[in-house]
Amino acid sequence: MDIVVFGAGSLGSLVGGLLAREHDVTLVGRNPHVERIEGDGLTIDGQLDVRVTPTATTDGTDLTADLAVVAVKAFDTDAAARTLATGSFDAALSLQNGMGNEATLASHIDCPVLAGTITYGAMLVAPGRVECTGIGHLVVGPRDGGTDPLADHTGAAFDAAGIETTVATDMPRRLWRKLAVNAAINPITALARVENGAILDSPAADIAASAARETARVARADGVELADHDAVAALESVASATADNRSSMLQDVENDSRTEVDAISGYVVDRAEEVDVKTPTNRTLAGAIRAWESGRGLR
Ligand SMILES: NC(=O)C1=CN([C@@H]2O[C@H](COP(=O)(O)OP(=O)(O)OC[C@H]3O[C@@H](n4cnc5c(N)ncnc54)[C@H](O)[C@@H]3O)[C@@H](O)[C@H]2O)C=CC1
Ligand SMILES: CC(C)(CO)C(=O)C(=O)O
Repeated sequence: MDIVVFGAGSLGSLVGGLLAREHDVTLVGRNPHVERIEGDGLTIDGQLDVRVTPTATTDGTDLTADLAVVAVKAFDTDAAARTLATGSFDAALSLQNGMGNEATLASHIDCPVLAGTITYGAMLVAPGRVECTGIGHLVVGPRDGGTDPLADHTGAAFDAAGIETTVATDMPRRLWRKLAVNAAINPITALARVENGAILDSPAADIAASAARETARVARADGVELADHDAVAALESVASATADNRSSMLQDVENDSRTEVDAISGYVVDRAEEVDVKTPTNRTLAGAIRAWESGRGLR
C-alpha cells in the first residue's frame, strides 16, 4: 500500500516508520528531520528497535497515495487539509487527539475520512530519530460509526506492519470517551506540572472527574451514549495505566509550545454552548491554559 504520513513529528515518525517496514511510505515533515531521514534513514528506538528508509519531504502538495495518515497537532489540521487537498487519496485517517479534526479534513479533502485513536507513545529526540515511549494499540473506523471496507483494508494494512489494530464500528463514542480522558488529564497535569497518575489521589481528582462528566453530558447531547461513570472510569483507567507519563499538554507547556487546548477543553465548551449544556470546569481549565499561552505569546 502507498501511504503518506502528513506530520512527521513524534507520532507521525513512529507510525510512519513502523508502516515503512511493510508499505511504501512518504513522510511529510520539516527540516532538519526530513533531511536526516533522506540522508541516513529513520531510527526508532526506546521500546522498539527499527531502522527504515522511507521517502521524506517537506512538500506535501500534489501527493498521490492509497492512504493519507494525518499526525499534525490539532491546530495545524486546517492547513494540512488544504495541502493534502492538492493531492489524491483513496482515504484519509486522523491519528490526532482532540475533536473536530476529521470534520476539518473532510471539509477540504474529497475522499472518505477515517477516525483513529492510538495509545502508542512517541517522542522525536533528534533529527532522524524517534523514541517509542510506549507500545500501544490503534483503533480505526468510519468517523460517523458503522462499517466500511476502507476501514477494514486500513486496519489490515496497519496489522500487516505490526501495529496491533482494532477496526471499530463505534468511533463517535470512542472519540468522545478519549476526549473526556484528555479533557480531564491534559489541562490539569499541564497546570499542576504533574504526571498523569498524580491527579488520581490529589485535590485535583474531583476537578478531573468533573471535567470528564461534563464531557460525557455534551456527548449525550450530541447523540452519543457515554455515561458519566463510563467517562470517569476511562479517566481513572488511563491515568493509572499512564501514571508515570507526562501528558502531551504538560510536555507542550514545559517546551513553551502551543497546546491543543482548543481541540480538547475548548471543543467541549464550544459544543456545549450549541447544545445548551453548562461546562464550568472545562471552561475554567480552557481559560487557564489559554491565559498561559497568551502570556507566552502563543495565541
Ligand atoms: N506524541 C505522542 O505520543 C502522541 C501524540 N498524539 C497526537 O498526535 C498528534 C501529533 O502529536 P505529536 O506527534 O506529538 O506532535 P509533533 O509536534 O511532534 O508532530 C507534528 C509534526 O507535524 C509537522 N507539521 C505540521 N504542519 C506541517 C506541514 N504543513 N508540513 C510539514 N510538516 C508539518 C510539525 O512540524 C511537527 O513536526 C497530536 O494530535 C497529538 O495529540 C496521540 C497519541 C500519542
Ligand atoms: C491519554 C493521554 C493523557 C496520555 O498521556 C494523552 O493522550 C496525552 O498525553 O495527550
